[in-house]
Amino acid sequence: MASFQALRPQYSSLLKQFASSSKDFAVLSSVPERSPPAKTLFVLDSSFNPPTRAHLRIASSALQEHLDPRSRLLLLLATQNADKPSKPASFEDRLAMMELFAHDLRSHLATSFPEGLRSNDDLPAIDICVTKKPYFVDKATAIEASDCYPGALEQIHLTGYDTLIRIFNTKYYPPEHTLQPLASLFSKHRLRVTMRPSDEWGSREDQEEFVCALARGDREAEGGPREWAQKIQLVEGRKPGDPSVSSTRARDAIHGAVEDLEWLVPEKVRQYLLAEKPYTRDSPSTRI
Ligand SMILES: Nc1ncnc2c1ncn2[C@@H]1O[C@H](COP(=O)(O)OP(=O)(O)OP(=O)(O)O)[C@@H](O)[C@H]1O
Ligand SMILES: NC(=O)c1ccc[n+]([C@@H]2O[C@H](COP(=O)(O)O)[C@@H](O)[C@H]2O)c1
Repeated sequence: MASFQALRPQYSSLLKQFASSSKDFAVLSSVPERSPPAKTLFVLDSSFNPPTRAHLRIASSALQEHLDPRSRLLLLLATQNADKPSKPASFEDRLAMMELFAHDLRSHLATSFPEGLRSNDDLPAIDICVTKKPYFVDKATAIEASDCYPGALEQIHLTGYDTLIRIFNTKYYPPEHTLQPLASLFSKHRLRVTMRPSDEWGSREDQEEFVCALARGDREAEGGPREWAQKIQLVEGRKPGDPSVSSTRARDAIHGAVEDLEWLVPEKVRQYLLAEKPYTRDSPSTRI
């Protein structure tokens, strides 16, 4: 692994190449560099601003459920967000933290090897990826259309409940504003959704009801067939009483309670935040 200082210029140059290309999706690096061809693609799309222990839990629980060296995890940074303007840290810092997160995640998975799986070669490989597409349906198409993976592999998109709601919000699909554009996503791919109970997003029961309503056909008038519910797996998030973890909370801790970073972000990401200070640095970053 490159030193912390070397990671930023390395990703800055890769980002510039991507920005000036006509590609909508690219794999910038892989951990490890070489690995066997993939069978299933798990995709964690995020702003990684910064990567947190919630992202670690979302990814590790999915990979542990199907622990298979032919599973591949794509950490996908969207350079355009559907709602939010870009803000610090710079994209190159986030990509550097994504690579460190990949090492943290593989170390975490190695501690939970089942009997018989003993080597790092048995761990899923992780790709550090970028896309210019803000919507999930277009991200999935861009991954399929790239020549980065063999054939059309099934993609399992790992999201939180707040993101599920937004995927099903017709405001994102002009001009008709129906759910029909999602057909290509659900015809080939799946969502694995981590519940995120909160005052804003409702209780666990409210979140389960959202998928039950889809399964009952309540969204068919908007173009969302009931069969899509079978492509959505809802899983438990944090346990009751556990503190809620988010990138916002980690960014706040950097400017105040730095000791909280221990439980908010994985170890190598924490070391990068403390050493490189990506949220206080005042240096130019690559524009996309
Ligand atoms: N604590 C969490 N529980 C469940 N899902 C989460 C959690 N944190 C992040 N996610 C999910 O991970 C994906 C990427 O998250 P994102 O980058 O938006 O993180 P975030 O912590 O919500 O960011 P921010 O605080 O900057 O808004 C989204 O689908 C989001 O729903
Ligand atoms: N309809 C959609 O596909 C849709 C809607 C809102 C956000 N998103 C994406 O979800 C990801 C997470 O978004 P936030 O960083 O706003 O939580 C981003 O890549 C964003 O562009 C997709």
